[in-house]
Amino acid sequence: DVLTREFYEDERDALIPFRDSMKSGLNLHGNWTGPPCRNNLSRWVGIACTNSHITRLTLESINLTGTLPAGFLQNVTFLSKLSFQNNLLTGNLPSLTNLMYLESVFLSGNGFSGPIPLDYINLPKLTALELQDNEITGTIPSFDQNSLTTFNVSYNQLSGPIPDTKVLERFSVGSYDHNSGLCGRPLDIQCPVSPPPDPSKHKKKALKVGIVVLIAVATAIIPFSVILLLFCCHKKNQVKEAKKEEHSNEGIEKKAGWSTEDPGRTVDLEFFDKQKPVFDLDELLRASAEVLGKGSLGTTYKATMESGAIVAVKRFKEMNSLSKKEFVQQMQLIGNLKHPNIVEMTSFYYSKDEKLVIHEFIQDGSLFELLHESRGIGRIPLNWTTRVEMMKDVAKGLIFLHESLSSQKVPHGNLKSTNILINFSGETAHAKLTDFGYFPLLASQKSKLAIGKCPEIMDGKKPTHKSDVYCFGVLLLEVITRKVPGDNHEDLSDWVRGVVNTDWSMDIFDLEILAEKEGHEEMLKMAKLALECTDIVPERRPKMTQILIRLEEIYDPKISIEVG
Ligand SMILES: Nc1ncnc2c1ncn2[C@@H]1O[C@H](COP(=O)(O)OP(=O)(O)OP(=O)(O)O)[C@@H](O)[C@H]1O
Repeated sequence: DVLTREFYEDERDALIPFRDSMKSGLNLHGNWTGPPCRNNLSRWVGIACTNSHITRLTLESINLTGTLPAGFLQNVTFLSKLSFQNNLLTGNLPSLTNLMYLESVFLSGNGFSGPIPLDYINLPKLTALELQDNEITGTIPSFDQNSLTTFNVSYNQLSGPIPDTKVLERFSVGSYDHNSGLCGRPLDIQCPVSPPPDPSKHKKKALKVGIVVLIAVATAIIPFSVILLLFCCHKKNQVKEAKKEEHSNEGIEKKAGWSTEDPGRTVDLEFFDKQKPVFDLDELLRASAEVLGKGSLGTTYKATMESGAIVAVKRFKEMNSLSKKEFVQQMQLIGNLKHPNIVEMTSFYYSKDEKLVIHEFIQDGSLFELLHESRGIGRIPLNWTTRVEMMKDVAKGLIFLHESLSSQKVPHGNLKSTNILINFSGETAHAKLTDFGYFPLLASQKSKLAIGKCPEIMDGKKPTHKSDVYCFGVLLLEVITRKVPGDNHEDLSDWVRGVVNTDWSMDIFDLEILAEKEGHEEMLKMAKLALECTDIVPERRPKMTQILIRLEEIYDPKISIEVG
């Protein structure tokens, strides 16, 4: 009817300037076509609908780059969740006026600058606001929505007193620390006794405080390490530069500059294979670094050393309260796991402010990149055989983690396509798992970082073998449909179930594999297996060993060759 049509058109039209002005790892332009919502299902990636209205917009960790078009959300009236976390967005934070149903706003891990818009304090239903790890300046507005239970503005450049509203008092130091000039409770920084009335004087005072802090910091550390000083002053800039460099694809080389606060170099990298350390900490510090991507746990860099050796360095964020013992124990457990389908951890580094993990560098990128990026000319098509073989490798890696004694039966806990890395030798692709076993580190310091997205984990439970199986099912779906799972993995499996229940057809499969003459029967079997893995009841999901047998039954290259 006319009314519904108008609503949907308003919402769609509001998002078109956004679609057309942003760059990302996803092909938004190709995907966001037609109506965004139909029968409560969304055909647009990153969008969820209720009653034919857009209610969630979630585009996380997809290298979304650009400045948000002004007022682009104004007509998305029924929005309840907005998440652009862990992207490369710059410019001002979006205006959120009129969004009366908005509950969660996750914009952390970008390069947003400018102040927090005042309209945020008028969002009547706001329960979660996460703005940490940006370049936001100005003061914190006086939030007083009682509904607010999650709030984080740490790692920005905010200044001035933290307003002492009942609501903002609820949050601890972690919500506010690592800002250039914030003061007041709960931070351990007292505000000047009477705030100066004249804004220009205020500026001078802030400057003075800044200079004092700078001198104090500089005097304390100059004798120790020039690298640390550079790191303190330029950390943000480096990340920003690296982000820019990554996306302009020019001049990506720069010094790594990880901080090591060990003046006498008494601590060095811990190597697993002590027989053949190929570089030392000094060499790693001198390496040039290129950002490979930002994840929920930190940023990963490709580091090229003067010797020409290349490694992948993962630099953890928000782990400052983690003790050396906990970190070292877990790294030793993970790092000693060796298997052809596991990315090898070569060494790690711990200091109070810096935690690094160094892995072998896997040159052909992640499964995510192979499936969803470098589309068009230059995209390597992934044929059916390659896809099944890669999933068998993933299953073998998981079986090793779940079953072998040496692994002490570690659940992966963070299984997704960016954590599956691929090496091609000729036509054959080998898949390896990475980024597993970090959950205990997060749990021990009650980190709010969420990894793993199966339903139990989203409910706050620990990852298990069964939650890995769920994620494996989502991966199977991703591989056969070449669609990106949404913010909530259920979205994709619900969607596939929807297709199965109504008009079971080949529609769901990626055209690239459908175009192959053989294998359609196998694709259907694979979809069925994926549905079993994503069963909502964990006990009903198959074990990884059974899954591998099923995959081998579904596709045996020798038999296929004979038949073909
Ligand atoms: N050893 C490696 N060799 C090559 N590329 C890697 C390596 N490790 C990670 N990457 C790539 O670096 C990028 C960022 O990885 P990172 O682990 O920081 O984030 P993520 O996997 O997106 O999220 P999460 O932190 O939740 O695991 C990913 O695209 C990943 O494929």
